[in-house]
Amino acid sequence: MRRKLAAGNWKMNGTGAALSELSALIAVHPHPSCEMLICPPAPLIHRAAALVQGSALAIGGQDCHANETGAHTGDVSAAMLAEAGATHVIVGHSERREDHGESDAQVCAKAQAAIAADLVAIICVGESLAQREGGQTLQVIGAQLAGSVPEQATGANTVIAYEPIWAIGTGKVPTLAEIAEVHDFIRAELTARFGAERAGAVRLLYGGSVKPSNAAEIFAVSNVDGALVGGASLKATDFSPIVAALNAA
Ligand SMILES: O=C[C@H](O)COP(=O)(O)O
Repeated sequence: MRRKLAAGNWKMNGTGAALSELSALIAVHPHPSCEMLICPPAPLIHRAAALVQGSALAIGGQDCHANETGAHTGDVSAAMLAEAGATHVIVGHSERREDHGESDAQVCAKAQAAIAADLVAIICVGESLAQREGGQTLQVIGAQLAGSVPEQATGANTVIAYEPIWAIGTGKVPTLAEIAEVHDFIRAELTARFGAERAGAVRLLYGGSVKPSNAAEIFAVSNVDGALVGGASLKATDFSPIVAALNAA
């Protein structure tokens, strides 16, 4: 049985004052039936992890370098995130793939580094609007999965997040049938590669304009094990009903 995961990605938002949102979240959901995760900007991870210690809320990073150490100005290693208190890290988010030209191979190397540092790698995949309109969605997702998911992936160390790029921060959401089609496809691809038991343990998150108003219907979709939420994770008052919907799913 896969444990559901409500994950929030603050992206480049939030200063120390925003940490009060974590306290509010813990207060509303002291013992959720799903896992709760917030990925704040890197400078806040240590403080955030100290604040949530002993609670049901976990803290993650938004990216890591593939190497353990070295001359990589501005980058952060997976081990550094873990030492700061992170338990998860997002890799291959479309904003990283686009802003930093990250390839599937680089995303795969980052996921391997995360797993080696005992972090759960949340590997993002997703098609652009042009790719969807061109009927290439499953082909694109299949190639991203093949290139970005490392051989050692298991349900314990890897989560896959499906985020259609055109749905991120736009208020546009695929139909439930479209979400189901991609999530079922991802499950099938993982099953073909890793076998049913191993693939069946990997959680699949949907991301892209998840809000309190649409969370429940998305969580009822086949093979949706939770969400990776951007904008609506910044405020506890928005993220909390999403957690509640997942708890109830
Ligand atoms: O990582 C989160 C996603 O990019 C979704 O962002 P959004 O919920 O603001 O659309």
